[in-house]
Amino acid sequence: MGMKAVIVAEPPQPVVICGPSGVGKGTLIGKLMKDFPDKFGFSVSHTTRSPRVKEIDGVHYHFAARPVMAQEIKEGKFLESAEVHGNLYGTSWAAVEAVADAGKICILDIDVQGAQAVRKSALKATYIFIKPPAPEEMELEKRLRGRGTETEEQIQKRLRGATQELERAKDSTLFDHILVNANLDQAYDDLKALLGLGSPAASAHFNGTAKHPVNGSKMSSNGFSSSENGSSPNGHESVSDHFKHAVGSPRTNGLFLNGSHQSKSNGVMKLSNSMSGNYSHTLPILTSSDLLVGMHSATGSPRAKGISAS
Ligand SMILES: Nc1ncnc2c1ncn2[C@@H]1O[C@H](COP(=O)(O)OP(=O)(O)OP(=O)(O)O)[C@@H](O)[C@H]1O
Ligand SMILES: Nc1nc2c(ncn2[C@@H]2O[C@H](COP(=O)(O)O)[C@@H](O)[C@H]2O)c(=O)[nH]1
Repeated sequence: MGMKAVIVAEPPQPVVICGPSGVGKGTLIGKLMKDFPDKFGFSVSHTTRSPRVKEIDGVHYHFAARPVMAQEIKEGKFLESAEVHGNLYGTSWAAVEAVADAGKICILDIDVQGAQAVRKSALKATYIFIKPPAPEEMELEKRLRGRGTETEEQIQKRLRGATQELERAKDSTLFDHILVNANLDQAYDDLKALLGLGSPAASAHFNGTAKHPVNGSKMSSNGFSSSENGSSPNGHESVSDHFKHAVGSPRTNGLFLNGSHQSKSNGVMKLSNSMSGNYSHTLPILTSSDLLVGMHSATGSPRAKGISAS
């Protein structure tokens, strides 16, 4: 009898959520985490900025001293890192692996520089840019002031950064989807639709059986213009396309890298003889350091517990 590899259901790949400061990324992600705690896991970033009043170390961020984080970046513990609004921010390999190991879809809330770096990395992901409604800068300013977490100087810095981010996001090769957060409930519904949650049409979309993104939502694929008028885009690559199975050489436990996915059991990957049910091949598991030159497998970070809606 011939050998047959066991088909293992693969978790959908990570979702990178970007957008200018104050657009509502954290609010939308918080809602997603609250409503779907078993489905999504938040990638807890590191940052050198000070914690806000309700922020908890290890839950919202890993708050780090700059010299320590800079050293860890040099050591290759980060998938990406960037200077944002005067502070260091970064996604550790450990943060993403923790979510993948828990069998959840990893959500990354990172800036455009981070998204560009992840695009260039071995991690395969889906990229969503959240945009404010027009007039964009005025709306962001209103929201940032309303949030009340930044000083006047910091608000001005973030608004300058926002203008740059909105410009950079026009690079249509970077984002798979653009979503306008005008009305929060509508934007949340749109986000859920993009992620294949909710209506049967959306599920079909998620499963790759629908040809186009869900109708009626204010989102677009790979472009700004169609997101402005709220029309539904047609014919573009959708999240479901990105969530299709990946094959190829494995990198690390449960993580999708470009052209790879791996599941691990006791340190060996198993192929099964379909007739006997016995495992007849065992392959050693390769880690990030095995396959990514200059990258080291990061350890020791606490597991993401999701974030609470703020
Ligand atoms: N659709 C909306 N309409 C009005 N206010 C909103 C909307 N969405 C979010 N907000 C509010 O805007 C403020 C900023 O939201 P949030 O903190 O989620 O932004 P963010 O994109 O995560 O910002 P940052 O990148 O600075 O962390 C919050 O006070 C939030 O309640
Ligand atoms: N490149 C990265 N950007 C990150 C990361 N974590 C958060 N961010 C972005 O920073 C700004 C500011 O965030 P705030 O919490 O201080 O308001 C925002 O755009 C985030 O998306 C990261 O790990 N890498």
